[in-house]
Amino acid sequence: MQNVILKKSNKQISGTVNLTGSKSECNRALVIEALSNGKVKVENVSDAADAVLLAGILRSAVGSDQLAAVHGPSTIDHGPQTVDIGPAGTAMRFLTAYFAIQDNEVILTGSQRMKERPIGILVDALRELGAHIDYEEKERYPPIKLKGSFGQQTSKISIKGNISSQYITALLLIAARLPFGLELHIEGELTSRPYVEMTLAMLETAGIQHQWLDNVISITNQEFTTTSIHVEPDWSAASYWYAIAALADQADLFLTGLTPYSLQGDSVITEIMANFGITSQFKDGGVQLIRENKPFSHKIFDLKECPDLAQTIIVVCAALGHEAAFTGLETLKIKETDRILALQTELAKMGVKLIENNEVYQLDCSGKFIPDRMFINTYHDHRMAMAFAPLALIIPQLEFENGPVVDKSYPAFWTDLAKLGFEVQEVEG
Ligand SMILES: O=C(O)C1=C[C@@H](OP(=O)(O)O)[C@@H](O)[C@H](O)C1
Ligand SMILES: C=C(OP(=O)(O)O)C(=O)O
Repeated sequence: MQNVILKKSNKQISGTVNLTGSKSECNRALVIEALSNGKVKVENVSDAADAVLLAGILRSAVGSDQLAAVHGPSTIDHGPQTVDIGPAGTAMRFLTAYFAIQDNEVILTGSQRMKERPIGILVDALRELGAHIDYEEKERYPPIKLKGSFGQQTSKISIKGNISSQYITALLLIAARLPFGLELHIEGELTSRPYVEMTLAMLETAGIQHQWLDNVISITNQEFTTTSIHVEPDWSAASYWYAIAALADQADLFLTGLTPYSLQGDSVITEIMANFGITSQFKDGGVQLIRENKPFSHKIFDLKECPDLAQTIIVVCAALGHEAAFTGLETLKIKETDRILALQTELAKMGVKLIENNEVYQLDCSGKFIPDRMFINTYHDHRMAMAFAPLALIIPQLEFENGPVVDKSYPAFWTDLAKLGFEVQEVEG
């Protein structure tokens, strides 16, 4: 395994970054493409390993030569059909719904961590709709066997909204393909709401209409229209450049392809980072980040709608000694790792605490110190590596466990850092 040593000899950053396509948008576009019988095409397929893997699996499943030409290699083993989705949580959830309505039998499995990420809520919903699904190992967790022969039993189902919006998106993506459509009642609070809005907006681009009244989303059985879906650059990936700008003394960064009209909820990073003195100027072809010396102005961040930004923002606050509080972090415990525990463990290496009290997480920087070197464990979580990388602007030497972990969503992360003046060295781990 390769580790990465990261250094930055000064605190200035300037240059242009071309970010890859959004993992979230691309995953949705690929499922829509696969369900559309060749009518919908995806443009600007993301380089994110999770999206490349999903593209390969769907290409094999659909068996379309056209898709084969566009996307990466197949990962389906054509004996007993076992599909290994590795660490890709969104893809796991989307494929569960996708395969639930196909005729063939498929075993869907993933990495060790994937086997600890719950799927029971989605399986319950799909079973109620008429799917035949078994658990292969532990009840309510992958791997699962999808046995085909879907026969719709009902169109009205209820689903808990506060565990993962990915279950809801998975159901919405297949809704128009269900003979009687779908009337989805969301119980309780809806977490990660912008991701559901993104799903509905992308379905609309593909010709699928919906109705969303109070907590009920309805989609009738409908045909996709012939169209293409263009995947925007990834705003979650952009957040690491905002963090770098926030920790620099001088920053002049241009991120290409981003617009203020994104489907991605993580574009809220522009507003959040305004609290740290980073101004976003949208121009033709991208966004310019400018560092202004303004006092820090925010004390509580609610991140329920943008959970993937949590690590970025918490690490920036810790680095700057801002004792902010954070809410809406409940879902972080079931992501690539328990991100709360991972943050607490790694921030402790610079004397910073993240303390929970009644679902409010408070940073305590009273014991903060700047070590000469810091080793960052990454827990198979791309965002642990990328969120801690900006610390190279204040800590002389960082070493990251498992550099390629970033491939999951942003494979060019280390090379982009090198292009913009960071010293990046691969070493044996
Ligand atoms: O639908 C999506 O593309 C995603 C939804 C979010 O998950 P939750 O809904 O589980 O919070 C987010 O964390 C994940 O990275 C991508
Ligand atoms: C949570 C994430 O991904 P997934 O759930 O798709 O594994 C993420 O990218 O931060």
